[in-house]
Amino acid sequence: ENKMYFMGPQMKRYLNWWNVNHGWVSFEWFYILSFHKGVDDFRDVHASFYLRCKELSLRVLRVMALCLNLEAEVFLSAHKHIGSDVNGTTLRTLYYPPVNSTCVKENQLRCGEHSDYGSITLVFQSSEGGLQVLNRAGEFISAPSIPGTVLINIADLMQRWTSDVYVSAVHRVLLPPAGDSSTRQSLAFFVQPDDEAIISCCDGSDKYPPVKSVDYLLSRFKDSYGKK
Ligand SMILES: O=C(O)CCC(=O)C(=O)O
Ligand SMILES: [Fe+2]
Repeated sequence: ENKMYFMGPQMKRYLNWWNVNHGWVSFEWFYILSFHKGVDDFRDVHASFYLRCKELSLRVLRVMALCLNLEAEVFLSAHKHIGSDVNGTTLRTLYYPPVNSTCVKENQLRCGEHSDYGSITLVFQSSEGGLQVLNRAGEFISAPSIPGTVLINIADLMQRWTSDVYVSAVHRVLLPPAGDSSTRQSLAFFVQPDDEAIISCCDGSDKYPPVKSVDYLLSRFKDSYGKK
Protein backbone atom coordinates (compact mmCIF):
# COMPACT_ATOMS: atom_id res chain seq x y z
CA GLU A 1 0.00 0.00 0.00
CA ASN A 2 2.79 2.31 0.88
CA LYS A 3 4.50 1.80 -2.43
CA MET A 4 1.30 2.47 -4.36
CA TYR A 5 0.87 5.67 -2.44
CA PHE A 6 4.30 6.94 -3.38
CA MET A 7 4.01 5.91 -7.01
CA GLY A 8 0.56 7.41 -7.41
CA PRO A 9 -0.47 10.71 -9.05
CA GLN A 10 -1.17 12.31 -5.70
CA MET A 11 2.60 12.63 -5.18
CA LYS A 12 2.64 15.54 -7.62
CA ARG A 13 0.30 17.51 -5.47
CA TYR A 14 2.47 17.05 -2.42
CA LEU A 15 5.78 17.92 -4.00
CA ASN A 16 5.17 21.57 -3.23
CA TRP A 17 4.73 20.69 0.39
CA TRP A 18 8.07 19.10 0.34
CA ASN A 19 9.70 22.32 -0.76
CA VAL A 20 7.92 24.49 1.74
CA ASN A 21 8.10 22.18 4.70
CA HIS A 22 11.26 20.22 3.97
CA GLY A 23 9.52 16.90 4.38
CA TRP A 24 6.39 15.66 6.00
CA VAL A 25 6.69 16.69 9.56
CA SER A 26 4.36 15.95 12.43
CA PHE A 27 2.20 18.99 11.99
CA GLU A 28 1.02 17.78 8.59
CA TRP A 29 0.83 14.06 8.86
CA PHE A 30 -2.82 13.82 9.66
CA TYR A 31 -3.72 16.54 7.24
CA ILE A 32 -2.00 14.86 4.32
CA LEU A 33 -3.45 11.49 5.09
CA SER A 34 -6.91 12.91 5.37
CA PHE A 35 -6.56 14.31 1.85
CA HIS A 36 -5.42 11.08 0.37
CA LYS A 37 -7.88 9.13 -1.73
CA GLY A 38 -7.29 6.03 -3.79
CA VAL A 39 -5.59 3.54 -1.51
CA ASP A 40 -8.19 1.99 0.74
CA ASP A 41 -7.44 1.98 4.43
CA PHE A 42 -4.15 3.81 4.08
CA ARG A 43 -5.13 6.44 6.57
CA ASP A 44 -6.58 4.01 9.11
CA VAL A 45 -3.64 1.63 8.85
CA HIS A 46 -1.22 4.49 9.31
CA ALA A 47 -3.08 5.96 12.25
CA SER A 48 -3.32 2.64 14.06
CA PHE A 49 0.32 1.85 13.33
CA TYR A 50 1.24 5.25 14.80
CA LEU A 51 -0.52 4.29 18.03
CA ARG A 52 1.23 0.91 18.18
CA CYS A 53 4.56 2.67 17.73
CA LYS A 54 3.64 5.08 20.50
CA GLU A 55 2.94 2.20 22.91
CA LEU A 56 6.20 0.49 22.09
CA SER A 57 8.17 3.71 22.45
CA LEU A 58 6.75 4.35 25.90
CA ARG A 59 7.75 0.85 27.00
CA VAL A 60 11.25 1.37 25.66
CA LEU A 61 11.61 4.76 27.35
CA ARG A 62 10.64 3.17 30.64
CA VAL A 63 13.26 0.45 30.28
CA MET A 64 15.87 3.01 29.27
CA ALA A 65 15.30 4.89 32.52
CA LEU A 66 15.42 1.72 34.63
CA CYS A 67 18.70 0.71 32.97
CA LEU A 68 20.23 3.93 34.29
CA ASN A 69 18.86 3.26 37.79
CA LEU A 70 16.59 6.24 37.40
CA GLU A 71 12.92 6.68 38.24
CA ALA A 72 10.95 4.69 35.65
CA GLU A 73 8.98 7.81 34.75
CA VAL A 74 11.86 10.17 34.14
CA PHE A 75 11.64 10.06 30.33
CA LEU A 76 7.99 8.97 30.15
CA SER A 77 6.76 11.99 32.03
CA ALA A 78 8.05 14.16 29.20
CA HIS A 79 6.21 12.08 26.54
CA LYS A 80 2.62 12.42 27.69
CA HIS A 81 1.20 13.92 24.50
CA ILE A 82 2.51 11.80 21.63
CA GLY A 83 -0.02 12.01 18.79
CA SER A 84 -1.35 15.45 19.68
CA ASP A 85 -0.46 18.91 18.43
CA VAL A 86 1.74 19.66 21.44
CA ASN A 87 4.16 16.86 20.63
CA GLY A 88 6.24 16.58 17.45
CA THR A 89 6.52 12.78 17.28
CA THR A 90 6.37 11.80 13.61
CA LEU A 91 5.85 8.61 11.65
CA ARG A 92 7.73 8.99 8.38
CA THR A 93 7.32 6.51 5.57
CA LEU A 94 10.30 6.35 3.23
CA TYR A 95 10.35 4.83 -0.22
CA TYR A 96 13.71 4.82 -1.97
CA PRO A 97 13.16 4.25 -5.71
CA PRO A 98 15.35 1.99 -7.88
CA VAL A 99 18.65 3.57 -8.88
CA ASN A 100 20.15 3.53 -12.34
CA SER A 101 23.83 2.88 -11.63
CA THR A 102 24.96 4.63 -14.83
CA CYS A 103 23.69 7.93 -13.40
CA VAL A 104 25.15 7.59 -9.91
CA LYS A 105 27.49 10.32 -8.66
CA GLU A 106 30.60 9.63 -6.66
CA ASN A 107 29.83 9.02 -2.97
CA GLN A 108 26.11 9.19 -3.62
CA LEU A 109 23.99 7.73 -0.82
CA ARG A 110 20.34 6.89 -0.37
CA CYS A 111 20.33 8.84 2.86
CA GLY A 112 23.27 10.97 4.02
CA GLU A 113 25.06 10.53 7.32
CA HIS A 114 23.14 12.09 10.23
CA SER A 115 21.72 11.48 13.67
CA ASP A 116 18.05 11.95 14.55
CA TYR A 117 16.95 14.90 16.67
CA GLY A 118 14.53 13.58 19.26
CA SER A 119 14.67 11.03 22.06
CA ILE A 120 14.55 7.70 20.20
CA THR A 121 13.60 6.49 16.71
CA LEU A 122 11.92 3.18 15.87
CA VAL A 123 12.96 1.92 12.43
CA PHE A 124 11.11 -0.76 10.45
CA GLN A 125 12.99 -1.67 7.29
CA SER A 126 12.36 -3.85 4.27
CA SER A 127 14.73 -6.72 3.60
CA GLU A 128 17.02 -5.03 1.04
CA GLY A 129 19.36 -3.56 3.63
CA GLY A 130 21.68 -0.59 3.16
CA LEU A 131 21.31 0.98 6.60
CA GLN A 132 24.62 1.51 8.38
CA VAL A 133 25.47 2.79 11.85
CA LEU A 134 28.71 4.41 13.01
CA ASN A 135 30.33 2.40 15.79
CA ARG A 136 32.57 3.74 18.58
CA ALA A 137 35.64 2.88 16.51
CA GLY A 138 34.43 5.33 13.86
CA GLU A 139 33.53 2.66 11.28
CA PHE A 140 30.18 2.28 9.59
CA ILE A 141 28.74 -1.18 10.17
CA SER A 142 25.64 -2.68 8.56
CA ALA A 143 22.39 -2.79 10.45
CA PRO A 144 20.57 -5.36 8.33
CA SER A 145 16.86 -5.95 8.54
CA ILE A 146 16.19 -8.90 10.86
CA PRO A 147 12.68 -10.33 10.37
CA GLY A 148 10.40 -9.62 13.30
CA THR A 149 12.62 -6.99 14.86
CA VAL A 150 12.45 -3.24 15.26
CA LEU A 151 15.65 -1.23 15.18
CA ILE A 152 15.83 1.50 17.82
CA ASN A 153 18.15 4.47 17.44
CA ILE A 154 19.10 6.72 20.30
CA ALA A 155 18.69 10.30 19.12
CA ASP A 156 20.38 13.57 20.00
CA LEU A 157 18.06 14.88 22.68
CA MET A 158 18.39 11.58 24.59
CA GLN A 159 22.17 11.88 24.47
CA ARG A 160 21.94 15.37 25.87
CA TRP A 161 19.37 14.31 28.48
CA THR A 162 21.64 11.52 29.74
CA SER A 163 24.82 13.63 29.70
CA ASP A 164 26.29 11.47 26.91
CA VAL A 165 25.67 8.12 28.64
CA TYR A 166 23.33 7.04 25.84
CA VAL A 167 25.08 8.05 22.64
CA SER A 168 23.10 9.14 19.63
CA ALA A 169 23.53 6.79 16.65
CA VAL A 170 25.04 8.35 13.52
CA HIS A 171 23.62 6.47 10.54
CA ARG A 172 23.24 6.52 6.75
CA VAL A 173 21.70 4.45 3.97
CA LEU A 174 23.90 3.15 1.14
CA LEU A 175 22.89 2.80 -2.50
CA PRO A 176 22.48 -0.77 -3.69
CA PRO A 177 25.52 -2.21 -5.54
CA ALA A 178 25.91 -1.30 -9.24
CA GLY A 179 23.38 -3.09 -11.41
CA ASP A 180 21.06 -3.82 -8.50
CA SER A 181 17.78 -2.06 -9.10
CA SER A 182 16.16 -2.92 -5.80
CA THR A 183 14.08 -0.39 -3.93
CA ARG A 184 13.98 0.23 -0.20
CA GLN A 185 11.04 0.87 2.06
CA SER A 186 11.35 1.93 5.65
CA LEU A 187 9.17 3.43 8.33
CA ALA A 188 10.77 5.66 10.92
CA PHE A 189 8.91 6.70 14.06
CA PHE A 190 10.76 9.73 15.41
CA VAL A 191 9.90 10.09 19.08
CA GLN A 192 10.03 13.63 20.38
CA PRO A 193 9.34 14.79 23.95
CA ASP A 194 6.33 17.07 24.50
CA ASP A 195 6.89 20.56 23.10
CA GLU A 196 6.92 22.25 26.49
CA ALA A 197 9.07 19.63 28.25
CA ILE A 198 12.29 21.03 29.66
CA ILE A 199 15.12 18.62 29.02
CA SER A 200 17.87 18.89 31.60
CA CYS A 201 20.65 16.42 32.34
CA CYS A 202 19.10 13.56 34.32
CA ASP A 203 22.23 13.05 36.42
CA GLY A 204 21.76 16.55 37.84
CA SER A 205 24.92 17.81 36.14
CA ASP A 206 25.13 20.94 34.02
CA LYS A 207 26.90 19.28 31.12
CA TYR A 208 24.22 20.76 28.84
CA PRO A 209 21.95 23.65 29.76
CA PRO A 210 18.23 22.85 30.08
CA VAL A 211 16.39 23.25 26.79
CA LYS A 212 12.74 23.27 25.87
CA SER A 213 12.01 20.31 23.60
CA VAL A 214 10.26 22.32 20.86
CA ASP A 215 12.99 24.96 20.82
CA TYR A 216 15.61 22.30 20.37
CA LEU A 217 13.67 20.65 17.53
CA LEU A 218 13.09 23.94 15.73
CA SER A 219 16.74 24.92 16.05
CA ARG A 220 17.75 21.58 14.53
CA PHE A 221 15.29 22.04 11.65
CA LYS A 222 16.71 25.48 11.09
CA ASP A 223 20.29 24.18 11.04
CA SER A 224 19.34 21.49 8.55
CA TYR A 225 16.97 23.34 6.28
CA GLY A 226 17.25 27.08 6.96
CA LYS A 227 19.08 29.58 4.79
CA LYS A 228 22.79 29.59 5.49
O1 LIG B 1 15.70 4.47 5.60
C1 LIG B 1 16.14 4.35 6.74
O2 LIG B 1 16.10 3.27 7.30
C2 LIG B 1 16.75 5.49 7.49
C3 LIG B 1 15.97 6.77 7.43
C4 LIG B 1 16.53 7.76 8.40
O3 LIG B 1 17.55 7.57 9.00
C5 LIG B 1 15.79 9.00 8.67
O4 LIG B 1 14.83 9.31 7.93
O5 LIG B 1 16.15 9.71 9.63
FE1 LIG C 1 17.72 8.92 10.65
